[in-house]
Amino acid sequence: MTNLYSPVPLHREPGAAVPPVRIVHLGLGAFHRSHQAWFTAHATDAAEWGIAAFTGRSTEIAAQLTDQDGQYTLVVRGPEGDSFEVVDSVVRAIPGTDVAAFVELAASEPVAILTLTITEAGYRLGADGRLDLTDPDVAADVALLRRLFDAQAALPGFEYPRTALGRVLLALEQRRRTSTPALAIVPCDNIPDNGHVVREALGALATATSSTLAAWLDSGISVVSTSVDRITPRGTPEDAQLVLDATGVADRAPVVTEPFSDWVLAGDFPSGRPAWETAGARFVDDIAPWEARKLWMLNGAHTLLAASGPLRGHALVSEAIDDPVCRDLVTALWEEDARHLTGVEVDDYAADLLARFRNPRIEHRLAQIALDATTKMRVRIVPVARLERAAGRSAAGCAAAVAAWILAGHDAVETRGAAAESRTARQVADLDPVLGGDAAFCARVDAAVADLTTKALLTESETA
Ligand SMILES: NC(=O)c1ccc[n+]([C@@H]2O[C@H](COP(=O)([O-])OP(=O)(O)OC[C@H]3O[C@@H](n4cnc5c(N)ncnc54)[C@H](O)[C@@H]3O)[C@@H](O)[C@H]2O)c1
Ligand SMILES: O=P(O)(O)OC[C@@H](O)[C@@H](O)[C@H](O)[C@H](O)CO
Repeated sequence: MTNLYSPVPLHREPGAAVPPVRIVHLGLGAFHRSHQAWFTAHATDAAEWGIAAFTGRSTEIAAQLTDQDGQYTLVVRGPEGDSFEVVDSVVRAIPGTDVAAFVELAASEPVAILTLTITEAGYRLGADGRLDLTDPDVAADVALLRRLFDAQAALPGFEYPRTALGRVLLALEQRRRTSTPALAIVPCDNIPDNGHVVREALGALATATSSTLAAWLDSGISVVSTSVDRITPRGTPEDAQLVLDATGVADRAPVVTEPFSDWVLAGDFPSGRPAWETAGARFVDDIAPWEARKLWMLNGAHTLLAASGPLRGHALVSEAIDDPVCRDLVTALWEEDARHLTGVEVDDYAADLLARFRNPRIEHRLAQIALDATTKMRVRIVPVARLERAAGRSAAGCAAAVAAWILAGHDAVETRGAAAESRTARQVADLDPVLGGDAAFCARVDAAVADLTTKALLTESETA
């Protein structure tokens, strides 16, 4: 219904019960609001679980949501049309720069869960998947936290940690000092083995700063592994007008997402959790097959499309997947992925993925997905290529993905892999030394580079 003359402001009803803050979130972006906040709002015990969500640094989204009592409209965009719902599980929205508020809330006794969507880069991991202690911001945090912890200073002090995990460690030290019950930390970024990786990274940071805190982590936290899924592109300036036109509600911070959603979790929640399973989440003993299927097939295909799509003149996922050249690259990759996925269904998953990628009403920009491509290739394509080669097969699908990555200009061949022989071998070694030393695989990549170059040139002549 259109109501341009008297838009309805988005507020909670006066006197309405507001769920108590029992979850703190770091990384208040679009995905948190389409996924974890949505699952929490849809759980049968939603009334008991409010979220205090912190941005990384931005003050704008925190101010917009605060004006709306934390509420926002989720636009669920199917191929045929949109549906609209107001999500009300976020009860406080706070700028990440307010580290004092973060420590106070994250260390408070009612808070049982800390969720994170800080992007892959936000964890500051090195190429080996461990915390990069040589990263200047991590090193600065180590120095600061050591000073604060050594002096048993009041937390937080005048200076704040720069990194997300530095801030988390500050809150954990406060929980330790106040003997607050154990906290479940739930990373929700697309990182393989995210629970284990985050537990190791926090352990490394604690070891570098306070042996007492490092020892306490064993009993003070549980880190849960997750596989998270809901395609949520960056919002556009038109979204607010769309919501106003369709619902009559003046919402400055709506989020657009796809109908599909999935959340698989493995690990303990020592101080309780929402009944997320009543909203469709799945709790499993072994996250590995679920995570591999999602990261290799969905995110691997996205990484491949982000490299190959622009070569063929495409800007969106939906355009690229409708191009037979790009689609064949994706299906060849999926065939190789499928051979190494056991314990999870693959054929229906692939068919659903194709339909999700083809949703023409979701404007998922390849440029948004293309960031940090080298790191993503290492965890989404390289493991399958290695498994295929170890099984004596060509890994042609993975080789074509590597070729697209090379043609998209992501390699750093001048600075790495100098020992390898040919230019292609050096480029592949830049991605993975084992594959770089595999002459047959590199020959496959060479052939795929030639093939894709021809097809890219074809696109140029077609569009000239
Ligand atoms: N958008 C999706 O479809 C989707 C789906 C699955 C998983 N994810 C994961 O969620 C992440 C965020 O996606 P999004 O769509 O919300 O992106 P976004 O750009 O909307 O938000 C990113 C959020 O992360 C915060 N952030 C970034 N770097 C940080 C840092 N160093 N410390 C603290 N906070 C930091 C930002 O401030 C912002 O709040 C992705 O990187 C991905 O790992 C996203
Ligand atoms: O930056 P990435 O590659 O980890 O993620 C970009 C998209 O592929 C990703 O956000 C997907 O939309 C998401 O993982 C779907 O659940």
